[in-house]
Amino acid sequence: MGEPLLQTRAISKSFGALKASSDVSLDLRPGEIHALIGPNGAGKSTLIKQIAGNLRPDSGTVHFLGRDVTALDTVARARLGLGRTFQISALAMEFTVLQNAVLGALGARGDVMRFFRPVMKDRALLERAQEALERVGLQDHATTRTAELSHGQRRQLEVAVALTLRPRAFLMDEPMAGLGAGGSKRLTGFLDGLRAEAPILLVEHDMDAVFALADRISVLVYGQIIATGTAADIRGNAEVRRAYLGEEDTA
Ligand SMILES: Nc1ncnc2c1ncn2[C@@H]1O[C@H](COP(=O)(O)OP(=O)(O)OP(=O)(O)O)[C@@H](O)[C@H]1O
Repeated sequence: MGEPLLQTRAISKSFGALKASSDVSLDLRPGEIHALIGPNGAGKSTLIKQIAGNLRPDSGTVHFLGRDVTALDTVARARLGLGRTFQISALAMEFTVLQNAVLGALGARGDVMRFFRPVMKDRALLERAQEALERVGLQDHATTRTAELSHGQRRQLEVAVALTLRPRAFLMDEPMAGLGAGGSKRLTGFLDGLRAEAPILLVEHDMDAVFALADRISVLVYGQIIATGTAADIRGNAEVRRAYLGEEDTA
């Protein structure tokens, strides 16, 4: 695999006495799905926020496409090509599916202050939005109000919104959450293909999906990465089993 597209170098972040990230260094390489797993409260979301630009590390740096982006905000990082889906939905529920996708595409182009109505007639934006909807299989729901979508379809729409950026790398925070078996299988298939286009840093509690998809897995416990390796490495790692996988494995 080539040079990393995305890297954190010794990131630390404390909330009062709690060290939520402790010297975290990880990277995301072209073509890979790198899963970040760990118990509740281990600091996964805190780490993703620092990579996306919502939260500033106390120390350490974030590099994207060879550039130090630590001082850049979320919008600037997104424009450079850092795509993201959220743990909590960021969709506008009263808007149609197509309108949400267009809003995403608009954010990518940077002129979010334009009036919405003319925007819906902007051919380039519409094409970009429709293309993203087709890729996730929502093209037949373009005129559906987002509130009427099933949970799984909303997850698909979130991925479509991220795709409108034509990202160079993805951050995904629990994309499988709340999906039934069918939905997570479909999304797993989609992410499997997506990695060739843009690598994915994936925070996910669904271990079946993680072990099926991830080229590499990093295990975060109390804000520290205790192991990084292939699925086989992680399954066989005694410290990981003790700290995290133990109960599931002995069941
Ligand atoms: N803004 C904040 N202020 C204070 N403490 C915080 C803040 N954000 C997170 N924390 C604490 O930092 C720790 C790490 O939280 P974080 O949400 O990153 O964990 P997580 O691994 O994503 O958990 P989960 O799997 O439950 O989503 C937790 O103890 C949490 O309570």
